[in-house]
Amino acid sequence: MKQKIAVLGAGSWGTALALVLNENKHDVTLWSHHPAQIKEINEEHTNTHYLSDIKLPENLKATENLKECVADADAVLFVVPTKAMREVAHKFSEVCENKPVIIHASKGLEQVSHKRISDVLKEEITPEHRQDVVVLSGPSHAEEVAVKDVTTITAACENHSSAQYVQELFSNRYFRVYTNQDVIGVEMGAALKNIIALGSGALHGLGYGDNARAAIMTRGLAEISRLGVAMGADPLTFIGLSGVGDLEVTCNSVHSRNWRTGNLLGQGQDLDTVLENMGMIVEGVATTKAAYELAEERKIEMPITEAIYRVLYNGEKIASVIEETMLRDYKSEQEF
Ligand SMILES: NC(=O)c1ccc[n+]([C@@H]2O[C@H](COP(=O)([O-])OP(=O)(O)OC[C@H]3O[C@@H](n4cnc5c(N)ncnc54)[C@H](O)[C@@H]3O)[C@@H](O)[C@H]2O)c1
Ligand SMILES: O=P(O)(O)OC[C@H](O)CO
Repeated sequence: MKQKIAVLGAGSWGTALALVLNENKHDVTLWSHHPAQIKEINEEHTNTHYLSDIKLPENLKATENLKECVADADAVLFVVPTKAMREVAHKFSEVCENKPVIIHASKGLEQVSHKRISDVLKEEITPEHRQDVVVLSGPSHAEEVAVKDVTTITAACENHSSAQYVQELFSNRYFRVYTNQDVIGVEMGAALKNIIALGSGALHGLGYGDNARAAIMTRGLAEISRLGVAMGADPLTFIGLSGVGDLEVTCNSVHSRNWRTGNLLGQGQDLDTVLENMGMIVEGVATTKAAYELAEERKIEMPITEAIYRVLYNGEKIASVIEETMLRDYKSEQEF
């Protein structure tokens, strides 16, 4: 059934997901806080900075008016960077006059509080302004979804019927959505894989080969699972789409902003310059800090996250951090 859907965030991923929803014949409106971008979407039918070479359908509209965008919406999709999530959710709760299903497709942990995004949304949007919160996450580069490459992804919610609602909204011949009830595992896998992608890119930038990439991905997955399980996740989630699937797509692709950032750091560029030139969100940088602090707090061993934290936040040299990580106390692979 045709649904009215507001997409809050008109960056790469918001626009690509709006295209999927538009393809599925839903009534979709993008919300952005950039007037020039709104004009470009509405008049030129492009969003060049975020999705170059993509022609948008003429019926895909953008607006700066949040109240108008969410009025009568059946579902509202939040897809702004994690650092903007609380602010946008708060703005939404001030103008919302109905009770839509809330979906989010962002990947990160809130700074300082270390909260998952669905918890931030639940705190800011009281139950009289929403139905369930559903997480949409998995191996999915916006650039590939926008050209209708085959993609699989997960809709996670404790309430299976809300996950099924989101599955039906998005699924089509090139975009296949699975359901999952492990919200913690899906959100933790999504947030933490960006840290490992930074590391995978850095190894590539330094000239390391396939063995090193396999090492960081495999041992990265071990520490993602360790922290995830300590937070209450089902360990099996990490061998699914939001675990190994998203790790693979982010650690091996030039589309990944996290991988590209790591690669340039490995080549010797400084972080501020890399982030400025990227012009899009690189979630792994902030997530590294949140995950490092969370692991310290909970006494979870995360040597790769710690190594990347020391490079990003203490200015240590990548090569010496790698050597130290390799030479730390030997252990069994079966230790969890
Ligand atoms: N790009 C992808 O392929 C992809 C895929 C899956 C998930 N994600 C996740 O989706 C989230 C968004 O990523 P993206 O790629 O669309 O980022 P992006 O940098 O391409 O776009 C972010 C958008 O959010 C807007 N924004 C930023 N702060 C805002 C604020 N305070 N209020 C309103 N709008 C604000 C920006 O103007 C921009 O339009 C991230 O958490 C990312 O990890 C991205
Ligand atoms: O470009 P990245 O590194 O933010 O990764 C995009 C998606 O999360 C891949 O699934």
